[in-house]
Amino acid sequence: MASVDADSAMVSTSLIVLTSPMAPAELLGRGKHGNLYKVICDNRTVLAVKRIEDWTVSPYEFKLRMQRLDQGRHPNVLPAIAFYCSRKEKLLVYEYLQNGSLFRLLHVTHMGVRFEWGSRLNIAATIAMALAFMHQELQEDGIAHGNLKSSNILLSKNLEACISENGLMAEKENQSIPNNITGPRSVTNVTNPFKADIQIRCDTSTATDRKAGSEQ
Ligand SMILES: Nc1ncnc2c1ncn2[C@@H]1O[C@H](COP(=O)(O)OP(=O)(O)OP(=O)(O)O)[C@@H](O)[C@H]1O
Repeated sequence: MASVDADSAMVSTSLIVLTSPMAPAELLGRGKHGNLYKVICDNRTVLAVKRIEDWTVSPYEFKLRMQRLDQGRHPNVLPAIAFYCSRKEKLLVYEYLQNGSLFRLLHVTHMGVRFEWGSRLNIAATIAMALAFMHQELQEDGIAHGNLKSSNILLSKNLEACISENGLMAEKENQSIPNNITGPRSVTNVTNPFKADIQIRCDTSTATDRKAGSEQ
């Protein structure tokens, strides 16, 4: 993973391009950890760049965490390609995956094409295995995903499910899950960050989905 560390003046050309005001950027969303932009570099490389907000971790700790995350790779976990870190700014760069997310599959109709239950179960099994692997790899560091939800499960070029934004939640946030989480089946007062990953909001159980399931 390439890094640009403002303090030690390590420089990566691609990130200079990326952070320059000349690179066209489209706002994709305002998420829990900051804004996500689609950035096109050199008219061909398409990237997703997270501009992290409100994470008071030091640049040194941030860099350590990114390096640690980079060591525990799994084919169904989207790795960061690069990161930039200074006292004022933290950026994370991912490949832009153009096939959308599990959220879209579940909630946006695709010209009447149904999202079959077999495919849903395949995705659930893939994500469970990837998550179990990541938990094992990063257990000693206490790094969990911490924000697993259907918009953070993307579809790769081969339409394989891929967990994105792994490990972006600060430990403090990880350790206590508020009681007011929306959606069914949330576990409250979680003290273990790894348990927090398992309390995925079950947005697969919408009324429409239940109806579709009962038809099979
Ligand atoms: N690497 C990526 N490639 C393509 N689309 C992405 C990528 N990462 C995220 N997205 C999509 O971009 C949109 C905005 O993402 P963002 O992370 O800002 O929102 P979020 O997932 O709702 O919030 P958060 O994860 O910060 O709580 C979502 O629809 C998400 O599925």
